[in-house]
Formats: sequence, C-alpha cells, structure tokens
Amino acid sequence: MTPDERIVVAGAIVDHERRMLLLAQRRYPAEVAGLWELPGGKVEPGENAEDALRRELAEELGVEVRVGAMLTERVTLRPGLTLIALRAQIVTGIPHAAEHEALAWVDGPTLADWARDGALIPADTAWVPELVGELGRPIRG
Ligand SMILES: Nc1nc2c([nH]c(=O)n2[C@H]2C[C@H](O)[C@@H](COP(=O)(O)OP(=O)(O)OP(=O)(O)O)O2)c(=O)[nH]1
Repeated sequence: MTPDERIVVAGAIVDHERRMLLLAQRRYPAEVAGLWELPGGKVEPGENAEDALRRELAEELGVEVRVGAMLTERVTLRPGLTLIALRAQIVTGIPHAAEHEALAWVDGPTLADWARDGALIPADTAWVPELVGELGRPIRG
C-alpha cells in the first residue's frame, strides 16, 4: 500500500441473539445523504483499522466495541480509497445517533429489501450476501 492510500473502515455490528444488524443513516454528503451504511470512517495516518473503528464507533454511536474479523469483500470507492468492514461487538453502551440522522436494527430479510430498494450506500451492497447469510444462521452455542 502506498502512503497516499486511505482505508475507510466500517463496523458490522450484529446482535446475534436478535439476529439483527445495526445500520446508520448518513446526513452528508448530498450524494449519500439519507442512505444507510455501516457506521465508521477513515483510518488516520499512523492508526490501524481496529483502532480507527473503535474511535469512530465511540464518536458516532457512543459505544465501546470489541473488534473482530473482516468481512470478505473490499470495495474500491475511488483510486486510493478502499472500504473494508470489520465485525464489532458492543462491550459498553447503547448506540445512539450522535452524528447520523438515525440508527436502525434490521434483520436479514429487511437488509436484503433495503439493498434491493437502493436504501443502502451502493458500495455497501457488496456485504449484503455475507451479512444476510450470517443473520439467517442458527445462534451459536
Ligand atoms: N463510514 C462509512 N463510509 C462509507 C460506507 N460506505 C461508503 O461508501 N462510505 C463512504 C462515504 C464517505 O465517502 C467515506 C467515509 O467517510 P466518512 O465521512 O464516514 O469518514 P470520516 O468521518 O473519517 O471522514 P471525513 O468526513 O472526516 O472526511 O466512505 C460505510 O459503510 N461506512
């Protein structure tokens, strides 16, 4: 990776008991205002993706998370800007929309519907098959 390459890291926060995923509705910029995303943001120079996600989710949602494995798909948003998603479990706090218009917990069928209806940021549709599969699987243990 060259120094001018940046990563956007997003958090896939799944409530395994309720089988729901947390989505956040963007306020800006205009092209994506009103669309739903996995909350997160840009990794700062010298920061790793895990730390960046913990920082962004604390700022945006007011929660402390434990960061887990990466979702399979990586998306090139534009040359030099790549979007990844890491799984995250809430350790402390109840998410609230500090920077987003709204938050929503969605189940697998709703996620698939929102993707089909264009309610998600286009890049995020890359994760939908994996997430819908995960939300539909029986609870572990
Ligand atoms: N956070 C986030 N951004 C996404 C997703 N999908 C997607 O295309 N993006 C885009 C939207 C933005 O152009 C860019 C991330 O910008 P951001 O506004 O969330 O990050 P940030 O707070 O660090 O950025 P900035 O406003 O300080 O520049 O990635 C997603 O699921 N989550």
